[in-house]
Amino acid sequence: MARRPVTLPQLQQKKQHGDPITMLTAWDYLWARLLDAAGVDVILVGDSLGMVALGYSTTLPVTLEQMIHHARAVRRGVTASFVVCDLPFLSYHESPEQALRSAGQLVKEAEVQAVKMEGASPVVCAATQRLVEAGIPVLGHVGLLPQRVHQLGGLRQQGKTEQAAEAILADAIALAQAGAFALILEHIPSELAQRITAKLEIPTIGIGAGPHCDGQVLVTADVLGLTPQAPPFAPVYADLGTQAIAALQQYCHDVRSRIYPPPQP
Ligand SMILES: Nc1nc(=O)c2c([nH]1)NC[C@@H]1CN(c3ccc(C(=O)N[C@@H](CCC(=O)O)C(=O)O)cc3)CN21
Ligand SMILES: CC(C)C(=O)C(=O)O
Ligand SMILES: [Mg+2]
Repeated sequence: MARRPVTLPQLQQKKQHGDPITMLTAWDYLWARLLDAAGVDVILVGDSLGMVALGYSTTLPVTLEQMIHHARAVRRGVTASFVVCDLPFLSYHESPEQALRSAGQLVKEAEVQAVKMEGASPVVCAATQRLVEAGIPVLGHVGLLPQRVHQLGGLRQQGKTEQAAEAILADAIALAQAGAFALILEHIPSELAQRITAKLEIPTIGIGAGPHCDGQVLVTADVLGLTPQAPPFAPVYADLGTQAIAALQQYCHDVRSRIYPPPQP
């Protein structure tokens, strides 16, 4: 039977019911269809597609136009999952108005249901408020912020000192107050994720943030063994990379030895 579309209130109720939210990334029609068929609650068109699908070494080169192109493809493959799209680097940092224009393009042209911005700087909090005012749900994101990789000097775990942990907790509270409907907690100690999750009424969705979050997100290509440099916290549920290479080698062998194609009937 066809799954009913997942709605934002349903996602938020999952926290009250102690029912974990499932979230994975997709970057095109093919992967969106697979995730939707698997019953994933939320599909994130993450700017990690810059690294996973486009081969950049960071998420920084990804443009709003590229995100729109990928989000449109994802949307065509989804029947029930809730679709969220990352706003890419510098598409929301200038002002709340710029954020509204960028998010508005994603909602109008790609029909995504919500957008995500990294961090809780004054402009991001103001942008969150502005978008929510306009009716665009915002997913916040604290902890490791890959769009700040050069400032951070790498993609290491954040919030390890008490001072750094307090700052991330304050960021989380600020985004909740600004109206974010949920928060991504990326690569932070599990005790900190537990504190944030207990403190907030909105759901937390962890990636490398331990078991106490209200949901979990991972990059699909990592989970399926398709990425050369997956983060240390990503489990491999199936080694599809190895299987795909073996199948493709078999095809090449069959063509070269004239096993494929067989004679026509
Ligand atoms: N394929 C993929 N999976 C992801 O989960 C992911 C992306 N790409 N791109 C965007 C961000 C970046 N993420 C990452 C990527 C690598 C590490 C990682 O390897 N961390 C190491 C240290 C690396 C360093 O020092 O620079 C660690 O031990 O924490 C962590 C998070 C999570 N996100
Ligand atoms: C890792 C997740 C949260 C993300 O932002 C992305 O895939 O871009
Ligand atoms: Mg991202």
